[in-house]
Amino acid sequence: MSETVTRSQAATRHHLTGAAQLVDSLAPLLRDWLPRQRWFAGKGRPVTGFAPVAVTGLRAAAAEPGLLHLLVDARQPGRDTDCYQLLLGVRRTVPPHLSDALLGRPRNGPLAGLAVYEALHDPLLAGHLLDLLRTPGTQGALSFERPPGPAVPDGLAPRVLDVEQTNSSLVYGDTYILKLFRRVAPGTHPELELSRALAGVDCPRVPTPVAWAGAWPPGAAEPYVLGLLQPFVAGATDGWTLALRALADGAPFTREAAALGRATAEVHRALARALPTAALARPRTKALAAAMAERLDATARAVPELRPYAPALAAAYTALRALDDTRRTVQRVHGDLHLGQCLYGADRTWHVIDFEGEPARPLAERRRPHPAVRDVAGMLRSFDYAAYTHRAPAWAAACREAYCDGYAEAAGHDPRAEETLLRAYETDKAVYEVLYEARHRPDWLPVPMSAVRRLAGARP
Ligand SMILES: Nc1ncnc2c1ncn2[C@@H]1O[C@H](COP(=O)(O)OP(=O)(O)O)[C@@H](O)[C@H]1O
Ligand SMILES: O=P(O)(O)O[C@H]1O[C@H](CO)[C@@H](O[C@H]2O[C@H](CO)[C@@H](O)[C@H](O)[C@H]2O)[C@H](O)[C@H]1O
Repeated sequence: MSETVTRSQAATRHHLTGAAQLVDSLAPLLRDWLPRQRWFAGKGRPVTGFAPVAVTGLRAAAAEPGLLHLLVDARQPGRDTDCYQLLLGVRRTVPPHLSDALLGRPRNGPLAGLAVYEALHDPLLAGHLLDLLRTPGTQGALSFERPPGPAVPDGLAPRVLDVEQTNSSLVYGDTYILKLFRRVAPGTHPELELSRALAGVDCPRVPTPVAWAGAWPPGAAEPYVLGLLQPFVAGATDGWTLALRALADGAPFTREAAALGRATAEVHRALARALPTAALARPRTKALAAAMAERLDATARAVPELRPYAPALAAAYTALRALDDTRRTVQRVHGDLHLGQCLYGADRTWHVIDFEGEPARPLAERRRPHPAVRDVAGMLRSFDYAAYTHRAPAWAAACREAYCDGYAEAAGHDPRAEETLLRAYETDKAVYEVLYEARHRPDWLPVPMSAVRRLAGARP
């Protein structure tokens, strides 16, 4: 037994030494390329070092192209280390259609002189990834899993989804979509957890995963979820695009908003069937209010524009702290519901996607139960966002009412009746958005700031 342990420890050490050399040789390329990616979470600070978490050759370099899977820690001053998932192609020469995907050629190490590029843009390697997902198995620290069900066909043409996203997605033949998480951490991932749980209670609003990938690197206390494959909603347009189109045409959006309210309520009912719920008693409201107040303080420290409004915003959390109503419940929720997460399909119904929660928060925090009204607040904020672009507050107000009407019809209770909760969650969401925009899209900061002024009772 002890010999086995010693041998496996030696093998792990050997593997990590090789992995460290490889990552060291890639570091100059990554230092330049990583911060330019949309999904890079540590914008504005330099990357000072990389360390391997797991390195897996998914296809030998000699196979031309080779496919390398990396989980790599990126160190940045003043920020906890983030682990990123990278898929790198390796070729002697890069064909013209992949030239934009090139990271560069390492000067030394095992890949010295070879071209290293973002593998997702290479149809051959994207096809290889689908093959791995189609057949359950393991490779190094990585595992590929499938629930029982019909086989996923092979040979589906891949394309990288060209949208602003937190992660990266590949569409296969307009039949499936593979979402690869970029910033990863060990632990249960809410998106896989919730979409699988919903599959068990028959909720056609949410696509059911047909395969997923994970990793259990040596030394990790828990496995990492790396990505999931799910059916592609055919002919879909997202709610954000539809809302902006309606605004540009001077058209109302209340019918769509009401249908979205009904869809949200259906998803909430299904989540409450699938996973435990609990009473919203005093200790919980106090804890929720305390967490919101803490987020407000942290955001006010990071974003000076928010500071003058912080005391008035905090009043919403004081009211929440005093709430004690055991008739109300907490349950698992979407956690980052907005118009962009709702797809209106060719089947003329709304589908809800992206159950990963607010990507900046730790996994455990994203999995906490909340009153369902939290998602309602997220969507109400989204109507405000859309209307801001067209200076159309009346349009937003009409959508917000229609959405709540639709929700009330399908849920059997009106979210507007939960005034204290709704106000606290809308405030918390606006505060989250202030930080999100300040970090990712500073030009958009005025959008949540206008809500902050309204919620703080100041003149707009
Ligand atoms: N099941 C699906 N069917 C069709 N399109 C999808 C599906 N899932 C995601 N998409 C598209 O991919 C985009 C990004 O997906 P999302 O899960 O929101 O990723 P991220 O969390 O990285 O923002 C969506 O805005 C949508 O356009
Ligand atoms: O990338 P995700 O979709 O997981 O969510 C993050 O990015 C969103 C922006 O892309 C951000 O949403 C905010 O902007 C939207 C308009 O672009 C608006 O509809 C939302 O209401 C607003 O919150 C989201 O907060 C963030 O987590």
